Amino acid sequence: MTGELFPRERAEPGPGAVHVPDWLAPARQRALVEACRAWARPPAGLRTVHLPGGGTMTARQVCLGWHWYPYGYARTAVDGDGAPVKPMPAWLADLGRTAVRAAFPDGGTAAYGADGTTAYGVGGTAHDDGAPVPAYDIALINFYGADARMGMHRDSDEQSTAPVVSLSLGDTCVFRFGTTESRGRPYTDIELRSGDLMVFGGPSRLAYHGVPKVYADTAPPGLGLAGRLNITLRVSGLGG
Ligand SMILES: O=C(O)CCC(=O)C(=O)O
Ligand SMILES: [Fe+2]
Repeated sequence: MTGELFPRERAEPGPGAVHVPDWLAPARQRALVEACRAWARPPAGLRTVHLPGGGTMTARQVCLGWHWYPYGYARTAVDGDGAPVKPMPAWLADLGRTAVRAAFPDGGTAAYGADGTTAYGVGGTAHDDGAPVPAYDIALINFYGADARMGMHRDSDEQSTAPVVSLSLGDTCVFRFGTTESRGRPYTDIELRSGDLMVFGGPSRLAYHGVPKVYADTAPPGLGLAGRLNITLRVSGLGG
């Protein structure tokens, strides 16, 4: 965002949880929005998610790599049109790895699996410097209109303990980051703006989080997006 009096600071709302403001350059944001538009098209496109309790999620969603449904993963849109899930592009998996490195420049235990044993989780490949890096094989793309929200939840349907990578595009939102213990307080409210990166791994991998508020009409004018898009990258640990 322009006109900022002070640059927004990187923040750590929990151990192993990092907010990196303005991580994506405007051109990269535009390219991601375009990619999301293509992914949203059928087959296996944007859908409304119905919860087992009878409710519906107000953010609509499309998946890449593995299709998430409440509460598991499939290779087809089992709660949508039944079509095969779109593939996870290698460049998007790479962006996930790059994001983890940006969030944890020194590596360290915060970047490692919550169990402290598998660096970045299973499926990683050794990088140039020998550090294992995660193989991101899931993308969830959430679209939020002005009244959409996401309740407090944990990302717990994966077998891997690799960090979750979350990219924000479009309207600003309040991202609520809590503890692994409960949906309630204590929590930290963070403003996520277009281009921001949020990564949570290590002891915070299973922390409760949610989106209580989206601020309408706050997207950067040049982005060409009304509403908010969130791209969440995860490592399934489910194997081929
Ligand atoms: O929209 C966001 O920032 C969070 C999305 C999320 O938590 C999820 O998809 O599991
Ligand atoms: Fe989540």
